[in-house]
Amino acid sequence: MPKVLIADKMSSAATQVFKNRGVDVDVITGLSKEELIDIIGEYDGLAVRSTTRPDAEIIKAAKNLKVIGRAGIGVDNVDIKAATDQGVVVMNTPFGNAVTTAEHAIAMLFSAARQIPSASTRTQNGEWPKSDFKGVELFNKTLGIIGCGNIGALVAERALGLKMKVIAFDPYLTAERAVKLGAEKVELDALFQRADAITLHTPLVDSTKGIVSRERLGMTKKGIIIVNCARGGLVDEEALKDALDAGHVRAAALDVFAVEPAKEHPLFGTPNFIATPHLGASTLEAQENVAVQVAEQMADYLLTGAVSNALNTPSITAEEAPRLKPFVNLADNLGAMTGQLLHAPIKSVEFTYKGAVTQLNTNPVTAAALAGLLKAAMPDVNMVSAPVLAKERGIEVKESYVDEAERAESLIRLTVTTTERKYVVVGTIYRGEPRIVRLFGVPMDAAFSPNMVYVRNEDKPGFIGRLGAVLGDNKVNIATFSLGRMKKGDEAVCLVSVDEPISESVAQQIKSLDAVKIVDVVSL
Ligand SMILES: NC(=O)C1=CN([C@@H]2O[C@H](COP(=O)(O)OP(=O)(O)OC[C@H]3O[C@@H](n4cnc5c(N)ncnc54)[C@H](O)[C@@H]3O)[C@@H](O)[C@H]2O)C=CC1
Ligand SMILES: O=C(O)C(=O)COP(=O)(O)O
Repeated sequence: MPKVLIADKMSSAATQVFKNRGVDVDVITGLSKEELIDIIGEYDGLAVRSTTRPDAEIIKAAKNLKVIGRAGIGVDNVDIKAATDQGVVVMNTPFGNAVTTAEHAIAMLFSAARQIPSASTRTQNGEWPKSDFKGVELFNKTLGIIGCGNIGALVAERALGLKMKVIAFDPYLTAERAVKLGAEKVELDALFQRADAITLHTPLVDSTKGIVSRERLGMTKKGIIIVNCARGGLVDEEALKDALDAGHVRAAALDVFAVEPAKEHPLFGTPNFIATPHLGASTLEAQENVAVQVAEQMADYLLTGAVSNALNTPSITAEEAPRLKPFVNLADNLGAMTGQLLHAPIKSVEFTYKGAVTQLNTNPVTAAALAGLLKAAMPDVNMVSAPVLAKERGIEVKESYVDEAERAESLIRLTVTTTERKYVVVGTIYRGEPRIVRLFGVPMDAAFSPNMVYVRNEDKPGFIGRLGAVLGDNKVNIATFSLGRMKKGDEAVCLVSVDEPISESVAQQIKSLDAVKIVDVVSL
């Protein structure tokens, strides 16, 4: 039974889902990094929010970990590269808390416009400070939205409902989508110049770090309101403090901070400054949504191999997962065998799918074949990391499809081009088992086995006997022997499955036989 650790405070609905699905679950929150490192080795899954930060060290210690589930949107607390390198799938719940966070942004906007938190505190202190507060209306004002994805779009809808004008900056927002949202798409500087209030809804990446900079704050109208419910680090906090102190910024409301938890901060106590402790996603509804969703997704992956909302690997539906399994297995074997038969760096790989397999989602099959192929040179590669590593190394990867008839026999053809030559290998599934049907252009019919030796030789009488004798003399038992050639007297290939690994000395003895051209030992 797979075992999952819930390491951050999460709705108990997550625990219930895991239990109902037959996944063993521990809930241990508030662990230090060292404590997490000590226990993470026992778990197949780790469920977190934003407090736990699974970094490279934690992931390295997580020897059995297969999936990290983020009950929420932002995954900047997870070292995705370290997870990818180790084959750990990272998934989030991209929609479950979006409405709640948009509502928090609107709440912050109103709070800032009317200074509700400080008015409340002072009223309850017995001051009745009626004459100290004069807010501004949001009606007819221009709201500048930076980042118009899920949450930004929900904020736009709500702001339009408040009869605000909405302008948006997002490099990936199309003009059509902006029109549909009722927002005007503008450039970043124009947004800073025209807005009466600015709200941020981007991830924290290089292009957004410090996007509310001192210089851009200087472009804004006097009396601007700044709201950030996205990520700390988007706003230059020092510049914001100066602009608030100078009375240029009317009010600012931050839910997120560059360093969290923010227990002390230069902005704290600044007049017209409002802070909430990263509460954007904290409603009953959102927490129930993300907890159920993350637990379902993690259980699906651990129990069936289905992948949804993963950030580092292609999606596989629950219905596809069992149908894909034999092809993933075939692809892995084909790739791993071929990778051990190459003698030069790979330039490009083409995966050609034929027959019924073309009806499936071939992305995971390609990823598995690629991982197998790269394993000879990169032993730690896996299905998750293979596409990234291939790209980093400039290996061109192509997929193509032929004879897409559902009833046609499924074949997977790998065409690998190295700096020296081109290799073609074809495999199929026969009675549920993966088989090789063509090896470097030569037709054959062979099963995969953990220990194999590949020999290419001149097609001469007596060769097979001599090869058998070398193996026999070295007490290597032959399991199966597959032969093939293009035509009589041409080059022949044989793929021999043996019961024990072939040592270097046996490989050398085979190499020294008359007529042998190439000998490669393959282990799967
Ligand atoms: N305070 C909280 O508790 C919560 C915060 N969040 C945060 O809110 C943020 C937005 O979440 P979603 O809307 O779901 O993400 P999303 O991915 O749907 O939208 C982000 C948008 O930012 C845009 N973007 C990327 N680079 C940009 C740039 N340089 N300038 C302008 N726009 C840029 C993207 O094109 C995209 O449309 C994330 O950082 C997420 O972590 C999400 C939920 C709760
Ligand atoms: O979903 C997100 O991106 C959030 O920032 C919510 O964070 P949390 O789960 O409340 O720690």
